[in-house]
Amino acid sequence: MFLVGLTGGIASGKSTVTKIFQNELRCKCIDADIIARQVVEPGQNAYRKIRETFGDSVFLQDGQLNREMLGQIIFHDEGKRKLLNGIVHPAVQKEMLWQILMCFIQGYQFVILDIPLLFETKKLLPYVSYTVVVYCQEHQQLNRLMERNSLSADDAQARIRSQLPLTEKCKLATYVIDNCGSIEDTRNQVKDICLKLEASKKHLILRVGLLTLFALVVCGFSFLL
Ligand SMILES: Nc1ncnc2c1ncn2[C@@H]1O[C@H](COP(=O)(O)OP(=O)(O)OP(=O)(O)O)[C@@H](O)[C@H]1O
Repeated sequence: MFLVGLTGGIASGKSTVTKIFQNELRCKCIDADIIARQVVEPGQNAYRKIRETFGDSVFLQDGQLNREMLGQIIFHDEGKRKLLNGIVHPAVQKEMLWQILMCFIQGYQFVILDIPLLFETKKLLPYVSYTVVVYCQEHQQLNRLMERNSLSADDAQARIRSQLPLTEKCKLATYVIDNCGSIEDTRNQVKDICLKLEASKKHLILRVGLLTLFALVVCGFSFLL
């Protein structure tokens, strides 16, 4: 099995692309955002640490995390953003590794990891064989973000600027999906990339490596007996 890192900028279209990979092309996808929401549910370790670090004011009366308020705090304060990332990222990575292991056991050829900050944190970069960046122009990103999250231009800009510029991410990518046009345009690009991934033989490297290791262990045992 090999891993594919899918990334982009905020509201550049990662979820839209992931849905095409997952629902239409039946590829296995793991979404870091969904895991990030699960690890801050009441009762989880990260939830407790956020309450200890940021206080009760970032929680709603029903005990759920007040994402809007926390978002306002961290997108304007780099120190606090780092604090929050230091709590949430390790929990997300642990859960992600567990899900990847399950996919490996189930025999998938490849798994797509939707990781918004793949190039910023670099933690999972050494483990992905290919990277896919979902790109759109900055004015489209701004408009889509303002519309989807009902944000002012200033707030949307602050969120976009907190990430590495999309043009920089494109330079680092194996494949770039240009999401400036219609969803149909994007769908066709996703299909092309899916065919390329299916044609890749990278999954064989790990399989051959594991088989060799297994053969060596068996030979070693027979030698000892
Ligand atoms: N090609 C497109 N044309 C028009 N609207 C689009 C297109 N692609 C995505 N959108 C819209 O832009 C918004 C952002 O898209 P999406 O949620 O897929 O981005 P994202 O990168 O996953 O966002 P986030 O970083 O916040 O998770 C959504 O409202 C989506 O419907």
